[in-house]
Amino acid sequence: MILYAPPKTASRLPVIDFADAFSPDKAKREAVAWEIHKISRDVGFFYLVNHGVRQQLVDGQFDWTRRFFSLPPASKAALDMSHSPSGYGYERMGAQALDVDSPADLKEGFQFGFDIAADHPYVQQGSLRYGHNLWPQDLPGFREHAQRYYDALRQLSHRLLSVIALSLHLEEDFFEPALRTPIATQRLLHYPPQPAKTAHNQIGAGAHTDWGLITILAQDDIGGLEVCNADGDWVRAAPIHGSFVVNIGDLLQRWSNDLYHSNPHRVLNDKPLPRYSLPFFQDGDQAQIIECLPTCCSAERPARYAPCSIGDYLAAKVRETFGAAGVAA
Ligand SMILES: O=C(O)CCC(=O)C(=O)O
Ligand SMILES: [Fe+2]
Repeated sequence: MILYAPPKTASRLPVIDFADAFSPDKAKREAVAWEIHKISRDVGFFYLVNHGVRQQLVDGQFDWTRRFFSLPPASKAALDMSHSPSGYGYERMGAQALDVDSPADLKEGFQFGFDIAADHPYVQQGSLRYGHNLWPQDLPGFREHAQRYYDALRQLSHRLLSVIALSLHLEEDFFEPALRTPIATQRLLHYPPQPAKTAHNQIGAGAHTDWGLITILAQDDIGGLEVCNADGDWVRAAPIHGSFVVNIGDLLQRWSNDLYHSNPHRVLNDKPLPRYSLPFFQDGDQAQIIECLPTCCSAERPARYAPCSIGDYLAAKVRETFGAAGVAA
């Protein structure tokens, strides 16, 4: 359990202008990579602007998200994630405790992933987070929009990881093989206002690190996301219209031999209004082995972790935070 202590107000997260990441000029792409390198070794979180995703698409996804959470409880319950062998679908209020020793999170969610053929071996094996998306039947148009949003975010995650490869002195396409058949999950989250009285240390999302490679988060204008910086101080990630908040996840920290940081964050909605957010998690192919990157280990800095597969790492995290509720037996 990480006890809640209020954030400092003075500091704020850095902003990365991503326009030059799309430049044909490699020197310009390298300049963006260097900024990302510095931040990733420190707080591991940044706002991303000029990222190429149309604002209309993001706004539309928030509209569909509000409509989804306004569905009658029975419609949402019919999509409960326990019905999907992949753990996709509806996450009821209190289903997850992201900070494992704390009370359940005060949020409800909906998650879906990569649209993969039903006869793909990963789906046939019942692998976590492959196939078995559940879609609401009583919201025509929801699925089509969600998939357009997902495609845009997936593309952006590829571009980000190509710049991150550059930032680690790797070929720009280094991560591509790990992204072809990915565990890439879009969550839609709803946080009601924090009640006046809750269980000890119960908030919207308990302090946690993200598990995958990178997370790309759209948040509405309510605020509530708080990030722990390298000094151990909590900093508010106040909403910046038109930006995404991007952060490094555990698997990239591990792959980079702790050079890059996957830092804790949490959510507390202290406004009297509901908060919605849309985190996209790019976690990579379940079969990919995470083993110290060639540019991140040396005689002075030997590999700190035993090799492990992405699939095994994520399955352990799902078990820890959802208990048996996250995946069909
Ligand atoms: O809702 C947010 O702002 C953050 C959510 C989050 O950290 C997560 O789902 O991992
Ligand atoms: Fe998170």
